[in-house]
Amino acid sequence: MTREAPQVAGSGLLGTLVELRDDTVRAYLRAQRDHGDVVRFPVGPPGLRAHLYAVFSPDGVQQILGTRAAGFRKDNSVYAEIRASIGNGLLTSQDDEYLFQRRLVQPLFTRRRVDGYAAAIGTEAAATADRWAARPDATVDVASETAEFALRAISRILFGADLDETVDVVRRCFPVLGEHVLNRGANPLRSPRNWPTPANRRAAAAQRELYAICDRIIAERHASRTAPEGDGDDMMTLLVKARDADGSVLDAQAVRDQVLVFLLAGHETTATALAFALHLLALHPKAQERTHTELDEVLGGRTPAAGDLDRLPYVTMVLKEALRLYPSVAIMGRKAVTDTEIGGFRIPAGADVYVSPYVTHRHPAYWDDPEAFDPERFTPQAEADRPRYAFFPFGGGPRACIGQHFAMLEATLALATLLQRFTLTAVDTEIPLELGMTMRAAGPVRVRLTSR
Ligand code: HEM
Repeated sequence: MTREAPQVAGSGLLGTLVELRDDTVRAYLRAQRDHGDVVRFPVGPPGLRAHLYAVFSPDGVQQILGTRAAGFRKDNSVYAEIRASIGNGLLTSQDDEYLFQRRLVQPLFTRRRVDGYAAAIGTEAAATADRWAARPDATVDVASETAEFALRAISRILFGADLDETVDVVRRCFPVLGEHVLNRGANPLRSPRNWPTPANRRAAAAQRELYAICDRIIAERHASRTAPEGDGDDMMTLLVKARDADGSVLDAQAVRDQVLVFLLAGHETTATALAFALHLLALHPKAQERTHTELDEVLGGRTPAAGDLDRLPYVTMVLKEALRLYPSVAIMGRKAVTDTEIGGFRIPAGADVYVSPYVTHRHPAYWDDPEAFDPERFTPQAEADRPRYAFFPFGGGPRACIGQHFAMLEATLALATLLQRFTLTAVDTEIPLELGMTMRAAGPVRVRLTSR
């Protein structure tokens, strides 16, 4: 029998709007603890009130992202704002347009191709380590350091020789667009985008600057499209040369849409995972010692390469545990296409439905002592004993992250390079979080360095 999902109590005036706006993941955690795995949040004033649904059980998540994905679309207001800000690339497109894009983009993310990006990642990881070694006070903020590293790494891979110029533009323009997407996506009373409000004008200027630099580089790559594909091609060139079976290609705007999606989806997410892995190792000397031992035994002081990934199982376990506790994509939203049910609870057509790695990764039915850092949770045996969707930092089903191997390679190479050279001690122990486009540290995450 299908029942109404339990409703989270809110104020008569705005429902749970304020709680969700102030700290979404805390509100979700409380709701799971008090009401169970499918809950309903009343949002907005009476008369305009909507109900958001959140689903926390691995089985429910599997249905929404995986087995019944066609019934849960990327149709909510945040996706609409992302489309308006940076175009309709792989993260937001749907239906035939999505399938076409995915066919053309997938070859850029095969294991072989991604392993080919290792040299660019290694260059930036080594530069980061050198910068750290020159720090006079031997203390670094790993949040800002990893953000810089990940932005430079993805930009080097995307833009090749045009790296420095693009990094500067992205560093200035992306935060403006991100903030605009969030403010508008969460505001049901937003004004039209073409009204000349200060926020709209700032965002439009940032978009123009970002589009202009991408369009210029794309035009240059188009001019050299006839050159045979080489292993040294940057990702922009690969996108320009990509061809479907019937010969169709991505036009200039579609290439720009993908490039901007890779920047959006690919740098803050990886930076946060890496920052928290470093922070957690700094807090847990035994786990750090084990990481050092593995690195010394496997690498013996040489530069890590793509082929080392499978030989560094403990580093992988540490990264997964960091992604469990601090999943950079803390919530994902969909819209229910038809009246349906999850876990015996009714979900009406048109409802916004959310899943949250942050909450499911702490679900007491699947994780003992969920707040404790313990990489042993990710031995092959322990992983096999859990339902597939108890851990889903990269989403799942047909819209799973295309950059998963890319991100794990990047984080592993960086972690290995940095830990080969330094021992870390935590300076900041409690790290407040903020939920922007991704979940990240709200302030610095300082770590003291000792050279090894
Ligand atoms: C630790 C790092 C990363 C995390 C935690 C992460 C997480 C995710 C998640 C959860 C999704 C699914 C979103 C949804 O279903 O609503 C996703 C999709 C996506 N990610 Fe990642 N991601 C990471 C790194 C990357 C990188 C490095 C790239 C590219 C260079 C990338 C590109 C994408 C793209 C294009 C999609 C959309 C895929 C599709 O719908 O076909 N991500 N990511």
